[in-house]
Amino acid sequence: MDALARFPGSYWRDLFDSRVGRTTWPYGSGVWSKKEFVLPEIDSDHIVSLFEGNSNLFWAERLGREHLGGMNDLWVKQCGISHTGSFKDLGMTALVSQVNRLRRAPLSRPINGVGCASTGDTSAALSAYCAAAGIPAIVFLPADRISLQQLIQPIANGATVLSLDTDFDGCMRLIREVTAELPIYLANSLNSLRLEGQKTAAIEILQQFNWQVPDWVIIPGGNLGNIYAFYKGFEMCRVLGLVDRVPRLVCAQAANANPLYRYYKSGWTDFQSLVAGTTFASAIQIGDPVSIDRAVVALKATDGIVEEATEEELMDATALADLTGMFACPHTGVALAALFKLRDQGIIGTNDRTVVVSTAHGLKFTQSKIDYHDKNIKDMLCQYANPPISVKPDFGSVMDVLQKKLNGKI
Ligand SMILES: Cc1ncc(COP(=O)(O)O)c(C=O)c1O
Ligand SMILES: N[C@@H](CCOP(=O)(O)O)C(=O)O
Repeated sequence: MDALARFPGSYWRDLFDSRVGRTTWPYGSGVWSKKEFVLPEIDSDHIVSLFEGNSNLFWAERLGREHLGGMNDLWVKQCGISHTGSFKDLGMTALVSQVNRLRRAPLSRPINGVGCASTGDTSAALSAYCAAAGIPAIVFLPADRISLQQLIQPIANGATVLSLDTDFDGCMRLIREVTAELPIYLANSLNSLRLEGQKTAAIEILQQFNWQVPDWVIIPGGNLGNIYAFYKGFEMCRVLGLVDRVPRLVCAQAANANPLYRYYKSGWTDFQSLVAGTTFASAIQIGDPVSIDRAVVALKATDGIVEEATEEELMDATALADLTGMFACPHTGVALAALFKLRDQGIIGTNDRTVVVSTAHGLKFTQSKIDYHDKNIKDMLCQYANPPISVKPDFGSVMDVLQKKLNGKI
């Protein structure tokens, strides 16, 4: 930080702005366009990048206006529209690049592979970046708890996939033990290299707002590395003079997997890990988050809030977002449901500039949408379901249905 502080904030803003939209290696990446803030010493030839980042900041105009009491400054940071379909690409380019550097001469460290436990997105990103660099990847997955789309990603990218009959927290414990014994480098967000990459999403938001600071940023939380990464990105820009304040952060959890929410509600006095229950937001089905302490730092420093969302709340929020043109994943639904609650309570105001962080692509979680629109979820009304209409293939039947539809009768 001392070295970076030798230059004024305006120098960094201009430098980062000058790199957007270029293809010059490695600055065409949203992460490496901020190389000096991420891993300043790495040689560009050692970087493993798929030109991640630079994701869309979507103006959720209709969702805000029609469903959130006339909110007019609501934005969704589409971190899931990325190479492997989640924000994990941002951190994985930093981590795998560093491993690549360590394995090569002159350092030539004996690292035989890189490993992680995963609920499906970290494993997909690790496998893709390792495949690009020719580094063996080993992933520990909780059997039958991740989507088919997530499962096929490391398989297709040639990783060693271990499907374990336990939950994510069980996989996490095992990978920590294994990486302590074998020359396998740990790629979970315990490793701060991941957070160095992930923090660039926060810097990117500031840049996309022309270096103006939003009032609120809402982030779905599971293992809790990302909430800290966002804090770090915002705080670094404040300290180095790129902006003059940081936004208030909200961490949103599924009510079925809510150890941080309970801790927050106890006034930060009583943290208890738990066995996470099943949730449609399966990537945050985590009961013993490894970055719990970092999350508390981030929330305290930003006057932050923790909210939770039930299964019905998160699925309804996802469906409403989709009905206004998005294709949100259930984790984004958790963050949106938190926004609905904070609007109802009057905590987030109509004119507050608010960013919801969308963490994965909806196409990775289609089964939950199919179940919702089929109204095939026990004890859930699925009030925004839009099931297909079966029609006989003749002109009369089709006209009949369309007339009823146009007259609002179905
Ligand atoms: C899609 C998605 N959203 C949110 C999260 C939560 O991120 P974190 O574990 O950093 O809290 C994860 C992973 O945990 C994820 O895969
Ligand atoms: N959702 C994550 C869980 C692990 O998180 P990490 O950021 O600590 O690697 C996943 O996709 O595996």
